[in-house]
Amino acid sequence: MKPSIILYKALPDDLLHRLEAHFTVTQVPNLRPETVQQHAEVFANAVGLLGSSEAVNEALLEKMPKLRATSTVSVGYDNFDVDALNARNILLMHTPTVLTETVADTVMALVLSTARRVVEVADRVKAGEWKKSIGPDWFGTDVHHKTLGIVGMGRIGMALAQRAHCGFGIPILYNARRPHPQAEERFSARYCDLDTLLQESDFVCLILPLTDETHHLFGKEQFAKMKSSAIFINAGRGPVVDEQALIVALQAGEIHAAGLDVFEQEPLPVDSPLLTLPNVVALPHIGSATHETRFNMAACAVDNLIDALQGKVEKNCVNPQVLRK
Ligand SMILES: NC(=O)C1=CN([C@@H]2O[C@H](COP(=O)(O)OP(=O)(O)OC[C@H]3O[C@@H](n4cnc5c(N)ncnc54)[C@H](OP(=O)(O)O)[C@@H]3O)[C@@H](O)[C@H]2O)C=CC1
Ligand SMILES: O=CC(=O)O
Repeated sequence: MKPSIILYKALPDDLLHRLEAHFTVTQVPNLRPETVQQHAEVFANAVGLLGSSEAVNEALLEKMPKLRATSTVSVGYDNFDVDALNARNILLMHTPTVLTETVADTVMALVLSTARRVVEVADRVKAGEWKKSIGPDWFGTDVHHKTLGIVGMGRIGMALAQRAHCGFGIPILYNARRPHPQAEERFSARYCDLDTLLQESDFVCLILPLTDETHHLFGKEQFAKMKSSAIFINAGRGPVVDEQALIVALQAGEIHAAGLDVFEQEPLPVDSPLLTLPNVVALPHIGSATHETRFNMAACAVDNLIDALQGKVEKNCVNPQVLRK
């Protein structure tokens, strides 16, 4: 009999068949307690779990005593209680690299659309307001040769630096936990502390994971240190930013505009003040959302789960140390 796994995300047929060649697959809509209760026996016997955007925590793991590997269709893994997985020797696989370039494209789109007010003026054209040659009230600000501060110089930060520096002649400042010599060699990027980055950047781009250290890393104090002409971009995770403080900074004109792909609560509530601000471009967490990249992520997650359950964790594993225990 094939080992049993649980799938909590729809997959293209060919990827589903790839899984079914190895496992008995049970598909569920989510990992909520009522779903787990409804499929209690399958959860109790599953050795693998694949999906995205659902909490995988101690309460769930208690219902899955045979679980050996989890595979998320994402690079971020803040939905997972990694300590609880480690304590139970359960592998966590994720999908770095396959989405890097696409997410960097999205961040660049946010930079361009906020600076040049693309969404706002396009809406004005659609509303029939373009009745004569436009004046300064429709103008934006330049992107090329402005200073870009990147907070989080990992895979996506590097791909953003490449676009900005090589494509737009933009000087790069960056902050991370440690300097990245490659960014300095390839893009003349300058490592600086967060305060210096905030004070000197025309664009401040966050591409950080959500961790205990990064939660609300950006709040009132950080926005106050930015230039009043600065544009703030967040494409990492919503809770890295105190959203209420961001709203106040935008309303008070402490910063010029914001481009946001992620929010403290997703989907963004329809009554969020962010949606009333013309200088905010709000996207529905589309960083990696192209047909090609979402397929490649799903394929990577499928292969990751197959590999992990065969004990192969040369790449894409968050906690390979559990195999050595
Ligand atoms: N909007 C979207 O759709 C998407 C969002 N994401 C988000 O982007 C994040 C980054 O992805 P990726 O670039 O692949 O990840 P990486 O792990 O390659 O990069 C993370 C970067 O964040 C830095 N970092 C982590 N903690 C801190 C901290 N406390 N202070 C300063 N810097 C810190 C790391 O520093 P160091 O280099 O020093 O270790 C590293 O440079 C993901 O975790 C995910 O949350 C990812 C994909 C799509
Ligand atoms: O937010 C998306 C991810 O892959 O992480």
